[in-house]
Amino acid sequence: MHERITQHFSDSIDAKIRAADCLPPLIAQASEIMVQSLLNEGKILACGNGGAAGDAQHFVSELLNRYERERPALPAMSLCADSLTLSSIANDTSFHEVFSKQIRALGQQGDILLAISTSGNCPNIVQAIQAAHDRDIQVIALTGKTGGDMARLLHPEDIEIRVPDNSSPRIQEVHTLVIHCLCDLIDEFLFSGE
Ligand SMILES: O=C(CO)[C@@H](O)[C@H](O)[C@H](O)[C@H](O)COP(=O)(O)O
Ligand SMILES: [Zn+2]
Repeated sequence: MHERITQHFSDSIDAKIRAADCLPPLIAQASEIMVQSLLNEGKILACGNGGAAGDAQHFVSELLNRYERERPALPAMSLCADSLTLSSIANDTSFHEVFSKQIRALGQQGDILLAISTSGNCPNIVQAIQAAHDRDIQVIALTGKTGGDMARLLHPEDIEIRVPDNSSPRIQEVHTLVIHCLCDLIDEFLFSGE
């Protein structure tokens, strides 16, 4: 048991070390795009399934409330948090549309969609990206593995932050770190003088 646990720790550390070699420029670019959107009255919409839904919600709550420092609230919405809306869209139409329908209702040109998936292959995230593109909403995709369908769908102005790993839990552990980097960079850009 002890050996298994130690292995998880060391795999997680390795995943982060590999990610640190390739992801920093992409994370920096993503944070700049988010800051520009926020400065232009845009908002961040975030979605994912399972653990990625938790990551989406985690990021949104850090923008709405705070990350490490006290500062004004920032506009962000999780598309995975409203069980009534999610269940009614899934029940009446299809689970594939649970995010895209919310984006069509709430998304506005200049907003940003943060779409999170370790496989890149969730049909509801794929449809969310299509809905975002229809609304001129830039996409920041947190993925892993091969990037899947999401990677193929992204436009040149979108950003894919793909964790170089094949294990969903290890990818998620890096996604959490990426989210915290984004929070830190956004706060630094917007509030470092305060
Ligand atoms: O947290 C985990 C696995 O670590 C699971 O809940 C996992 O997020 C779910 O199976 C998701 O449905 C997988 O979706 P995705 O990452 O492939 O988009
Ligand atoms: Zn998980």
